Amino acid sequence: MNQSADPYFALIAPACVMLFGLTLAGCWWVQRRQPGARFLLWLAAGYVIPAVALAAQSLMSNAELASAALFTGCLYLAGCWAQAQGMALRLGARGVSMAAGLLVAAVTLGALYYYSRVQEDLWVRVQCLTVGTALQQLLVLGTMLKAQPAHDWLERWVRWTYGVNVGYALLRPFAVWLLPVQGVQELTRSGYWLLTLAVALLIGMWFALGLLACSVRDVLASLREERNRDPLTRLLNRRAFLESSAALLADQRLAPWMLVAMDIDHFKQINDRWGHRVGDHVLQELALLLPRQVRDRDLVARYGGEEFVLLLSRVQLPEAKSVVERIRESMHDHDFPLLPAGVKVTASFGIAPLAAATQLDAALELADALLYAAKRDGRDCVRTPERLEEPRNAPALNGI
Ligand SMILES: Nc1nc2c(ncn2[C@@H]2O[C@H](COP(=O)(O)OP(=O)(O)OP(=O)(O)O)[C@@H](O)[C@H]2O)c(=O)[nH]1
Repeated sequence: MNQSADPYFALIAPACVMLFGLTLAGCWWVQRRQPGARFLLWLAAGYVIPAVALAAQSLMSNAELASAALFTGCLYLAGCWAQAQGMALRLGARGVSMAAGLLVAAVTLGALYYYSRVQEDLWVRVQCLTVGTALQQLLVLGTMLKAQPAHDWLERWVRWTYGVNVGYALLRPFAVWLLPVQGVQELTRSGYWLLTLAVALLIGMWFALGLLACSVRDVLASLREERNRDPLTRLLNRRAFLESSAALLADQRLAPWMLVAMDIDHFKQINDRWGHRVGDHVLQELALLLPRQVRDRDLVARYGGEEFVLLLSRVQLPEAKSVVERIRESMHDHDFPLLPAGVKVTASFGIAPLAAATQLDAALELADALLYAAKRDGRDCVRTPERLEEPRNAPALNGI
């Protein structure tokens, strides 16, 4: 309410609320291609829309507040519904009930109409609007109760603050009712009233801060993910493989390690014969198949076009060889849905041992050399430094 001597001073609070909203909108813009980022837009609307109403009200006289009550009421109710919708989407639900939101809005706007046009009473209007907006926010309660437990303290912070925000909005009318003041003029000038208002704003800001912290964390995580993952297969890319292997190779408890280089045989023929889309599909199928054949801590990466590398921890050469044989056999057994029945995709492998991070480059070179030895020896086979595998002549591409 505009009780300030300087009306522009009263714009500080709406400006802060607007800033939070715009920052959330900025977070949405950065993450807009990520699935499920839409909740940020709803939460941004949950701040921007009420900020407009708060700014308008901050500059109005009591008479103007009455004539604009329905308009500002609509903005607050829509903003709080948007906040509940954003929270619901954030928790993985499909959203909150539009019908329930409209019902709460209709009842609240009806009361606002009555107490602004029929029997003018600013005091009752404020209380009705506070309860109406709290009820809008409460629409997400069911989703919150059913949601998975929060996985970190930031998530807990956001959920708890949202709950406190709604709880306080429901309690505030009762707290204000207990005031021993007569008339709205006296009330809105009292320190107690300003305190209840300031606490509401602080809780709202606290919640927004938690949301922003979560959003920044999510943006950083998705940027890291984008930087580290091959977009087609979602496996680690070459850069992430080198970074992750440096971390893994620093832990001597995981020694010894085996580096496996793998290259699909005659992949060009797959592209040439059935098109790039089928070639991509083969790469994606292999990206699902490979991690299933190794342990969780082992690394699997797409190193180049049709070349993959694996870093196996705590294995000796014979065990590594049986893991790779298992991969080779699983490829034989695998039916690629987009390839004609009976067409098999094979690959050639080179395995190089390594005992420390400093040997990574040399191991990559050795594994690559062994892989090309396997190609020369007829493909669809595994080569190790001891040449455990005898040469054999595999067909160009089984079934073609
Ligand atoms: N579909 C698809 N093809 C790719 C991708 N990256 C690389 N390729 C293709 O992979 C093929 C690799 O061909 P080559 O290097 O001749 O190897 P190859 O046909 O597998 O033959 P060998 O390795 O000797 O068995 C090329 O035709 C590339 O265009 C990709 O992301 N998707």
